[in-house]
Amino acid sequence: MNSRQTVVDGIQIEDPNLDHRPEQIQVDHLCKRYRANDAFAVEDLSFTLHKGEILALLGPSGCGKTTTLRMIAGFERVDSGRIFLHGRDVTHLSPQQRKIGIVFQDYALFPHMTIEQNVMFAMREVPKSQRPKKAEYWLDLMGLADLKVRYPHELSGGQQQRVALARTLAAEPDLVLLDEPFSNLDASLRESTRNEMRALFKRAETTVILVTHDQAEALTFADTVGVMQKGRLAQIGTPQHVYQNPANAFVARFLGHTNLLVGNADGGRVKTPLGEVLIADGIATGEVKLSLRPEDLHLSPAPSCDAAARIIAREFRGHDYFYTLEQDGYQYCVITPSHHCYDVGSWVNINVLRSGSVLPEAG
Ligand SMILES: Nc1ncnc2c1ncn2[C@@H]1O[C@H](COP(=O)(O)OP(=O)(O)OP(=O)(O)O)[C@@H](O)[C@H]1O
Repeated sequence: MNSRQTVVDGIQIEDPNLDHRPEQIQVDHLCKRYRANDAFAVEDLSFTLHKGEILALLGPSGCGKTTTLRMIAGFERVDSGRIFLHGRDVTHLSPQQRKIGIVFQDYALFPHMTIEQNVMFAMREVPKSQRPKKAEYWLDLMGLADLKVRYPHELSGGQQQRVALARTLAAEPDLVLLDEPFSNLDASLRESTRNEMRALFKRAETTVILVTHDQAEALTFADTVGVMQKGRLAQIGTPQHVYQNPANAFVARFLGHTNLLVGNADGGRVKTPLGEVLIADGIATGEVKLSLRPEDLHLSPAPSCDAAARIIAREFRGHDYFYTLEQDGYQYCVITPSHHCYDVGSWVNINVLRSGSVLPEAG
């Protein structure tokens, strides 16, 4: 366990209270139901973020991500629970009183204003004479200084995205909320814009909450990932921890392909259909479920079909192969480097490369 991890109800979680940076936002037992008889859109949601930390709220459609963001921004009334910014209770303050910046999916730039005017628009509290200089600072930081006299429709999607961000940061918010900000960009632009934005946020020590349903985006962009399931936070922690030690089967599956093996635990090891597997994080007894990622398994040629797995599908993905295999009625998925090539229909042995993570609950 690293210094930020703790155990609650048997679940290993990252404990933000062990982080000594000042608290920027604290969300405390937040609940929201749109109508009296509806299920909770958000239920008992709590987390703390420190200055400069980037949180990604991740989950499938309808799990409550946008509702959470809108309550934090002040656009949605909170049924119960509290939101603190810098220790100040902002739960019932208007959006204008919160000093929160938001970047929407569609950037929401003013089409009739130049890039510079768009950025200066955010500086209503800055004396007029200082605005051009400040705008230049933010545009320069975003690599947009040469484009300041253009209009939004004269920029690429990625450039518009950066203008939207410059405008948000120019208002010097205490917290930036990003609602699926990369979804309008094509795949390669999305990756580069994401990397640039992360570097900018880190340089400016900006505290950020990103909402996304894209697991790769959450894992690469954020310092902390919160996986939401039916309005609740199923797990929160570093991307590595949540990926490798999912709290339940839902989290394991939502963060990518996984093999869920049921086995019999006896202390530090579990008997599974793939042989004995060591438990990564403690001991267990009785029936348990282990999560093993496809890259945790390795294939080797089998001399015969006895006790071997058969390859039923193979997907070439450039730098690796993604195999689907069947053994004794169970299906498995395995990723191997692309120089490890086996034909569909061939027999192989599946070897477990690393210890597995026991799921604390079924999920
Ligand atoms: N204005 C509304 N009135 C009634 N129900 C709503 C309203 N907005 C959202 N909901 C419901 O609240 C739940 C959570 O919705 P929310 O938009 O927060 O989910 P989400 O995770 O952001 O989904 P998506 O990824 O599709 O945007 C859903 O069941 C949704 O139908």
